[in-house]
Amino acid sequence: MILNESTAHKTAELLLQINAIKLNPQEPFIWASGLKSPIYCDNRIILSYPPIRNFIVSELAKPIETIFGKPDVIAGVATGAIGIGAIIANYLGLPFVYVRPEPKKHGRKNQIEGKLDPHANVVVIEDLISTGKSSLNAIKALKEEGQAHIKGMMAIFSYGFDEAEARFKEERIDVYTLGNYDILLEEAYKTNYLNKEELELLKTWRKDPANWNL
Ligand SMILES: O=P(O)(O)OC[C@H]1O[C@H](OP(=O)(O)OP(=O)(O)O)[C@H](O)[C@@H]1O
Ligand SMILES: O=C(O)c1cc(=O)[nH]c(=O)[nH]1
Repeated sequence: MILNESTAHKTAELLLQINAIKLNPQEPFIWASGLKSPIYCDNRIILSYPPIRNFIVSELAKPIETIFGKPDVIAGVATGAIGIGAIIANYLGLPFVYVRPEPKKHGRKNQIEGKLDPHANVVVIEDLISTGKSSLNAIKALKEEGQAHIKGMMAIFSYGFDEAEARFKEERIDVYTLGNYDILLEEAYKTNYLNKEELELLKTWRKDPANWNL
């Protein structure tokens, strides 16, 4: 669920402004899930633009306490949400940990990096949700290895796939995002980043990404 409509439009406008939205229907991007996609939203680029980074950080950080209550710890999903998550934790004056996709193979072999006391109340930060598997993998580690209570999750952007929403619902994780796919397309078309043909292609892809371009 988006936090609010006008922030979602502003987020889309900013992502387009910094060229975080990449299109390549001819040579589709391979996503973390293995899905092939004509579009890629690279939220990591936000870190390179201080004013935009500040906007994203404050819009994600400000509602956390109202929505979830005051967390003990902010957790970022590695690697995409380490940077932004740490800045959000700093904004809120809270401790920060990050969660690797799997335990490190050497050293201390941690999956969760940083200090996480058992039974801590944690809000998870994710940069982007496609299938939701990366976020839920991190949440599983926080709950099982970290014995954390997950208060909820905030993300910059979600494609809003039904399968992701169903997964979060099943795990009873409340998720809020700044932006979403429909508003991004609206903004991209309005600002001529997309022409009519590209807009239609992206809408078609979104209906059945697994079978697109086979
Ligand atoms: O919802 P999902 O289908 O799991 O996809 C979203 C994930 O994909 C990206 O991470 P990626 O694995 O590409 O690695 P990175 O964060 O290290 O860049 C992104 O940062 C999310 O964590
Ligand atoms: O699913 C992914 O891997 C993914 C999609 C996307 O648009 N951006 C991103 O960083 N990851």
